[in-house]
Parts: sequence; structure tokens; C-alpha cells
Amino acid sequence: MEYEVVIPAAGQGKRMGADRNKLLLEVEGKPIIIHTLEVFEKDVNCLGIILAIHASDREELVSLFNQFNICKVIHTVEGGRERQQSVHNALKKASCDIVLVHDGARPFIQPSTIQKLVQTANDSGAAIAAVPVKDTIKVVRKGTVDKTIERSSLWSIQTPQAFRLSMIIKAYDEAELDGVMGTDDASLVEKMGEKIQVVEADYDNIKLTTKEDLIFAEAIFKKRRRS
Ligand SMILES: Nc1ccn([C@@H]2O[C@H](COP(=O)(O)OP(=O)(O)OP(=O)(O)O)[C@@H](O)[C@H]2O)c(=O)n1
Ligand SMILES: C[C@](O)(CO)[C@H](O)COP(=O)(O)O
Repeated sequence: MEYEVVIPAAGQGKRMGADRNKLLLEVEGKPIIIHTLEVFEKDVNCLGIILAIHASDREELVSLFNQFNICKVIHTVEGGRERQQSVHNALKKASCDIVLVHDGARPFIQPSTIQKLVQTANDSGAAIAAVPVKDTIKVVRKGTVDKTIERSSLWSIQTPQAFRLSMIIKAYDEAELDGVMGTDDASLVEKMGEKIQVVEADYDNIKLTTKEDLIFAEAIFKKRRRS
């Protein structure tokens, strides 16, 4: 089943503490964003990639697309102050019935998960990748435990998140009108009362957020080379 993917790549990488967009840092001999783009470049069902970028990264990115044969970027749009605005700008260019939103900072997404998400979104409207939480989660207020949350119903939410295009556009437009900000895409769809299906993904699909994640990323690449 065919789809387009929106990839927000216009963050500042503050938590990474690099002096540039963290997605341009190299892991396993390539910039992080190239690893992410290559997953979709290789997927025959991906009809096009819509990338939200900083104007200041454009020249370097275009040169990387040439160097690594990335041909599926059909639109680049200006990123916004927050991830939500970057995704919204990119969604305005989408035209396929099914659209995925995937963080540029998650290079380890598996093609099998993408396929399940696309199929599920086509059947039910919205589907997100997630893994069961492994830690005990407590609510802490002013340094003291308020309560412990029952773990069996907690999932850690990742991207990709897959949607019918009309549904996700409506959710983003309404969020903008209402001044609502969410930390993921599905939370805006939840606000409209829509059901979101959860597709179990894998623990490797980390978001490269802090410096330690670069070490985890090298380890995941090493593991994949061995298997
Ligand atoms: N205004 C923004 C903020 C984030 N992103 C993108 O959204 C994804 C997830 O964001 P995150 O990992 O939090 O990246 P940063 O915002 O760069 O990190 P930080 O919050 O540490 O600055 C990344 O691919 C990032 O480039 C974006 O396109 N536009
Ligand atoms: C969308 C996301 O990757 C789901 O886990 C995450 O919420 C992005 O959050 P961040 O605030 O940009 O780290």
C-alpha cells in the first residue's frame, strides 16, 4: 500500500548539545538524516518524502541528497519554531491518502513496522508505533512521589505515526485554531475523539536526543551488521 512520509528535520538539537543541527552529525559514516531518509528511499511503497528543514541547512542537505542518491524528496518546506509547526507546514504539501509522520532523528525504523502502520491506518484511520514501558513510572511532585502508575497499560510512543491525510490535516488545522500543542501527532487526532491503533514496534527505534544516544546508535548499527 502506497504512502507519503513527512519528516520533520528542522530542530535545534539543544539536548544533543552539538553546535549544529544534530541530524547532520555522522553515525556509522553517514549523517543521521541520511540513514533515516534511506529507509524510505528503499521502500517501493513510499511515493515521496516531504522534509521540513532550516533554510540554513538547505545547501548542505541538497549536496548530501546528491552524494547518497536520495531522489524521493518531493518537497522541502521551512521548519517552524516547534516540531508541530514544522509538521503542519509539511502536511500542507502532502497528497497521498495515507501519510506517515516520522522524526528525522529516528534512523532505526524497520520496514516491517512501516508496512503494518500503513495497512492499519488505511483500515482504521490512525496508527502509531510504540513499545511497552519497561521502567516503573511514578508521578513526582516537588521531589516526592505522588503515585505509581499501573505499568501494564503504559506504552512509550514513537514515530512513524500513520494517518488518513484528511484526518491529520483536520487535526493540525484545529490544533492551530485552538492554540493546542501536543508532543506527538496522534495527540492532536485524539482531541477530535478519533481512535488511534497501536502497532508494537521495537526498542531499537530510538530517537537520537542526547549525546549518549549516539553511543547507543553505534551499538545498534553494530548489532545489525552482525545479524
Ligand atoms: N521546530 C522543530 C523541532 C523539531 N523538529 C524535528 O522533530 C524531530 C523530533 O525532535 P527532537 O528530537 O526533539 O529534535 P530537536 O528539536 O532538534 O531537539 P531539542 O528539543 O533537543 O532541541 C527531529 O527530527 C527534529 O529535527 C522540527 O522539524 N522542527
Ligand atoms: C513524536 C515523538 O517522537 C514521540 O515520541 C516525541 O514526542 C517527540 O518529542 P520531542 O519533544 O521532540 O522530544
